[in-house]
Amino acid sequence: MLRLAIQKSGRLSEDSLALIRECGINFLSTSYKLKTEATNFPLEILFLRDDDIPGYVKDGVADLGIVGQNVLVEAGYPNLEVETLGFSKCRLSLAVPRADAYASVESLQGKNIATSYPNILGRYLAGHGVQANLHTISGSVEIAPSIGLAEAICDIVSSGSTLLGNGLREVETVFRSEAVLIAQPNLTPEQQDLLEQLQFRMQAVRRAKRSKYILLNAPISALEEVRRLLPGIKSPTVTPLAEAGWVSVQSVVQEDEFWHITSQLKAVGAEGILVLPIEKMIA
Ligand SMILES: Nc1ncnc2c1ncn2[C@@H]1O[C@H](COP(=O)(O)OP(=O)(O)OP(=O)(O)O)[C@@H](O)[C@H]1O
Ligand SMILES: O=P(O)(O)OC[C@H]1O[C@H](OP(=O)(O)OP(=O)(O)O)[C@H](O)[C@@H]1O
Ligand SMILES: [Mg+2]
Repeated sequence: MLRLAIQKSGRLSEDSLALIRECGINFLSTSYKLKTEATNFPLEILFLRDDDIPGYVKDGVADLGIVGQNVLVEAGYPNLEVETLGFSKCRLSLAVPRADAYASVESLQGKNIATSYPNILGRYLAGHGVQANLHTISGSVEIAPSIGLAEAICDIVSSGSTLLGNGLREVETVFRSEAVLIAQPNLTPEQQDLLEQLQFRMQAVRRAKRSKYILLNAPISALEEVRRLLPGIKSPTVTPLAEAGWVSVQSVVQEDEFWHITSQLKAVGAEGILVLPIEKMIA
């Protein structure tokens, strides 16, 4: 049996639950029950505050956890990370009031900075030879300059709208973060085996999300060009069409290259291009 700790409610919750379900693991979840057991995989799920997850996993109270790298590194346990998960991407940034002059990180020397991440920020500033007074607060950090608590802040930024709404300007990126799977260091061999099964499924889900299945028709004369554009996993499937001189080609394409490749496919004579989502992808 493995115990997995995930965030009870917040920015990580929905994607963590979705990932577990996409791995084919079924469980009942209700907002008032803080522990549940999967029905078709030896997994127990604990619903916790995200700040508590690294410590629980380090102590082996939970075997696995899903948490942001920002919280993991701040807690001092970066070595627990076993897999990046590709969601809850954000950055920890320094920001100052929009009207204030800012030349470089050195201009923060001796200033008051409010943050929930004193360890990550302290290391960053020390790396730049800057000494500042860090005020640790646990939330609503962006309010600090406007109430006279600090001249600058360091907090999570994603779209930047919270900074904008509070009259602040992002000046330095201190740390980049995404959700990660973490594991306690003393898993039994049986638990290690279950973790590997889980990672295998998570990787298949992630790979599938980045890829699309593509089908198209092309004149045989364009086949070499189409093969070059769509190499697929091993090579594309090519089947003849009823109409002489034409083939149907099926392959896999990376989502971020899709539009670029499609325009080249059209240029070499491809027609009737269909693109389908892939649910799982095993290499
Ligand atoms: N705006 C955002 N965009 C993307 N990811 C974010 C954003 N804000 C936070 N995150 C990520 O999600 C994690 C959880 O954020 P959330 O705001 O839910 O935390 P919290 O308020 O501390 O929750 P808890 O109540 O569990 O302590 C953060 O540590 C960070 O990794
Ligand atoms: O750059 P943005 O897209 O505006 O996102 C950044 C904000 O998101 C997070 O807060 P959240 O909304 O999760 O609220 P919280 O303070 O309750 O954690 C974070 O603490 C920032 O305040
Ligand atoms: Mg928290």
